[in-house]
Amino acid sequence: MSVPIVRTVAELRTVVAGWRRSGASVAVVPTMGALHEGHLSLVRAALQQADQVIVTLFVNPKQFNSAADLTAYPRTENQDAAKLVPLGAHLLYVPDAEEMYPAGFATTVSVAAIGESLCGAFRPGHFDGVATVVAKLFLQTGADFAFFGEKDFQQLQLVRRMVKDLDIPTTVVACPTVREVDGLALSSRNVRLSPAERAIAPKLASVLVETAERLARGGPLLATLAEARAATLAAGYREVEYLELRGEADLQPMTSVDRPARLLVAAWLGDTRLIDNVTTSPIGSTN
Ligand SMILES: Nc1ncnc2c1ncn2[C@@H]1O[C@H](COP(=O)(O)OP(=O)(O)OP(=O)(O)O)[C@@H](O)[C@H]1O
Ligand SMILES: CC(C)(CO)[C@@H](O)C(=O)[O-]
Ligand code: BAL
Repeated sequence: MSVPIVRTVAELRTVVAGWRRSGASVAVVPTMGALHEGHLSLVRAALQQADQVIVTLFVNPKQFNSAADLTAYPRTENQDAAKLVPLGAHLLYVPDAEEMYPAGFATTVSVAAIGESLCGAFRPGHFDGVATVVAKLFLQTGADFAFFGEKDFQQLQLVRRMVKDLDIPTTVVACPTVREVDGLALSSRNVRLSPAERAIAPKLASVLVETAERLARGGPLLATLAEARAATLAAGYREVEYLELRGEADLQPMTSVDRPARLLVAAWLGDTRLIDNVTTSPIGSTN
């Protein structure tokens, strides 16, 4: 058994048109491949929701702000296709860069505010690349539903904003972050960690969880965040790009924990940049 693969917009549209003729609903799960349990959880959720599920695999050059990062990104199409078979995904869409960005391609989708801070500030152009390719994937597939992981929380909120602003008729569905037993968020980039780095890596998640608990108990915001940064560095992380509390929906800065918020972090462990986030409860709430 294998999952059918299409590589062009024309082939994709033909398959989707056939599904539509029989009245089927369609979901898309955008990925850059190197599939792990995080991605597979999105595919399972999509299969619960829609009749037909398209997984996309495209390592999008426009969202990489570092040539070295793009070169090092894992490419494992055959293994990815094999992982989708037992799940029952219906189609794997694997365009190449020329198909996605033919000669003369000149359009950029840019989401202000949400796309400019946090990861956007440290990866110039990254979210323009994400928004542009996600808009294209939504238009190419015509999907009713699209599944994204909370691990990339800023990306999720950026896509939600874009869909709203551009009246794209695709419902964005968020899925919780899948973690290793020690708490490390699954990520394709985890394979780059040395054994020593892998042992340190889960500290990022545990610092976030402890910090969220302290803030929910009324800990002072700035001092608590400063201590969380210090704890991350003390664990062996080389640099903390940001560790911030932001409003859950708009990702705007918060001065106190008075509404639902996210604690978000990006930090370098050796040469690997890891991101993570957890939700925080307003002070005085019980969960
Ligand atoms: N641990 C996870 N739990 C849930 N969803 C995840 C997880 N990791 C990635 N995803 C989601 O899978 C989709 C595709 O992500 P992507 O292919 O970039 O994988 P990745 O593991 O995040 O890779 P990298 O971290 O190296 O960018 C995104 O919606 C992303 O949020
Ligand atoms: C959404 C996405 C597939 C767009 O290239 C990518 O940013 C990712 O894998 O999270
Ligand atoms: N998971 C987000 C894609 C990226 O890091 O480029």
